[in-house]
This record gives sequence, C-alpha cells and structure tokens, in this order.
Amino acid sequence: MVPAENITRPLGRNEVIGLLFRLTIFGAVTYFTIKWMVDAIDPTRKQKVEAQKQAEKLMRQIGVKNVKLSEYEMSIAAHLVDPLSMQITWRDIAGLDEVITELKETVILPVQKRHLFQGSRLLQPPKGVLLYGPPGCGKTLIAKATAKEAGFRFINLQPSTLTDKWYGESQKLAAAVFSLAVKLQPSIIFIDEIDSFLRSRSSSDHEATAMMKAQFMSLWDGLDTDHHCQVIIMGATNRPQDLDSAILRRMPTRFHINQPSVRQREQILKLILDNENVIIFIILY
Ligand SMILES: Nc1ncnc2c1ncn2[C@@H]1O[C@H](COP(=O)(O)OP(=O)(O)OP(=O)(O)O)[C@@H](O)[C@H]1O
Repeated sequence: MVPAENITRPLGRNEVIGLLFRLTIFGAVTYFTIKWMVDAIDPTRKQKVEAQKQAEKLMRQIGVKNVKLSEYEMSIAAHLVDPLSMQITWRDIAGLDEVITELKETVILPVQKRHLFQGSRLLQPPKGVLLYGPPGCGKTLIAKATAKEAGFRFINLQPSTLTDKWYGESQKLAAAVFSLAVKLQPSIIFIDEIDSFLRSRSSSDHEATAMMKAQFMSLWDGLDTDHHCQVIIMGATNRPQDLDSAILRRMPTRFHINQPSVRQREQILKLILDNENVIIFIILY
C-alpha cells in the first residue's frame, strides 16, 4: 500500500525537471517514429528526394542564391530549364517573323523596358499568352526562344507534376508553382498541351481536379493584380476549343501558329539544311 503522505506530497523541483525531460524525449521519439513511418509508406518519397536534388542542382546552375524554397517549391523547381542548356534563339525559327516581332513588342519589351511602360496600365505585359495550332509547327520552339531571348527563367510545367494522390497536396503544389515563379521572376511558366490540364470544367470532374483548376485561376488572378510581378503563363495547345473559357479569358494574347505556307516551308528547310553537307544529284535523262 502507498503511504497517504506520498500520494498528496507535491513534486520536488528535480522531479518536475525529470518528468519534463522524459515527456520531451517521449514526444520527440513519437514524432520521429511517426515521420519515419509516413515516409516509409509514401511511395513517392524517393521521387521527392530526387526532385529536391535536381532542383538544388538547377538552382545552382541558373545562379539563384539566397532564395529559400519550400518542399513543394522544390518539387516544382526540378522542372526549371537551365538557360545554358536552352540553345533555341530566334535564329533557330524560320518563317515566323511576324509572330516573333509581335511577341517582342507585346511580351518581351514591356518586361525588359519596364521603366518606359510604367505609367500605362494598358501597356503592361500580358499575364497569359496562348500559342495554338497544329502539332509540330513550332509552338514549343517559340516558347523556349522567348524565355532564352528575354532572359526569363523557364518553368516547364508538366501537368502530371501537380497530381498527387494525397488529399490537398495538389493544391499546395499548384500554389508552389506561382510562389516559385514569383521568387524567380522574371519567369515564364510554360504549360504544353494546356488543354489536357485546364480543359472546360464539367460536372464529371473529380472534386480534387475541380478544386485545383479553381485555385489555379485565382492564383493567376493574383498575378494580374500585381502590376510589378513579372511572371507570364505561356500555354501551347493543338485544341484551343477544348480550353475552359475562363482560361481563354486569362490569355488575351494569342498567336496562331499555323501550318507553314510553301514559302515558310522553304525557309524552314533552308534553315535546317544550312549546316548540313548536302549533295544534290540531278539526274538527267
Ligand atoms: N518554324 C520553324 N522553324 C524551324 N524549325 C521548326 C519550325 N517549326 C517546327 N520546326 C521543327 O519541328 C520540331 C517540332 O516543333 P515544336 O516542338 O515546337 O512543335 P509544337 O507545335 O510545339 O508541337 P506539339 O503541338 O506536338 O507540341 C522542332 O523541334 C523543329 O525542329
């Protein structure tokens, strides 16, 4: 039997410290055990670690220092394109001079010569640019050359990057796309086949997909309200008719990259064959 005086006796100072110490140790062990278990059962853990390493490498390569990134931003940063590896310039595109001139005037100049355009709300660079037209006609080429020539950071966003099976994770990744682009500005978020990701909303959409689309649009609006923000979303699609009308509204600057005409084909062939040793055989009958 416990003597009555031991039950009611207040704890001494050393006992309180000992108890707190044991509780702290217990809490820490529990926390790390649960964290280890969650990591062990997460099949995407390895991918995340790889993405983090890739992101750190790319950030060093593009010379970004003293920018602290969250875990989600790191996942997105793995899709940054190293400008040194990006070789495409305007000179690598043939037959699209008009599109290039318009892109320079409406997208690049307002960012590069910001001080000249500051007073006007109408002359601000667009927050959304859409390149549309049949496959293989140079949309991706134009997006890469724009980033290279303008000196923008280029986030090549694969829609699959944003899909995560854990509830709420996709929204955090979508938010990270924008916060990362703002941290690295001036930057271009390029979404190839944007229709597959931001197609017209329908009642058959999964709840998580619908929420992500809505969040993506509200984050996009956030860019629009901040006139000093130098982030441009550039989308490319073969099927503009499938895009959500709310997305189309956010991409007021659109370029139709159509199939090249005969003259344009000639220019493309000339460019491609420029550095090749071509022997032309003329067979005379
Ligand atoms: N105007 C052009 N000048 C030079 N090369 C071109 C041009 N258009 C297309 N090409 C060539 O075709 C290839 C495919 O172009 P690109 O990937 O930009 O097409 P796309 O429109 O983005 O296609 P998709 O819709 O299938 O993604 C390029 O890598 C390039 O070699």
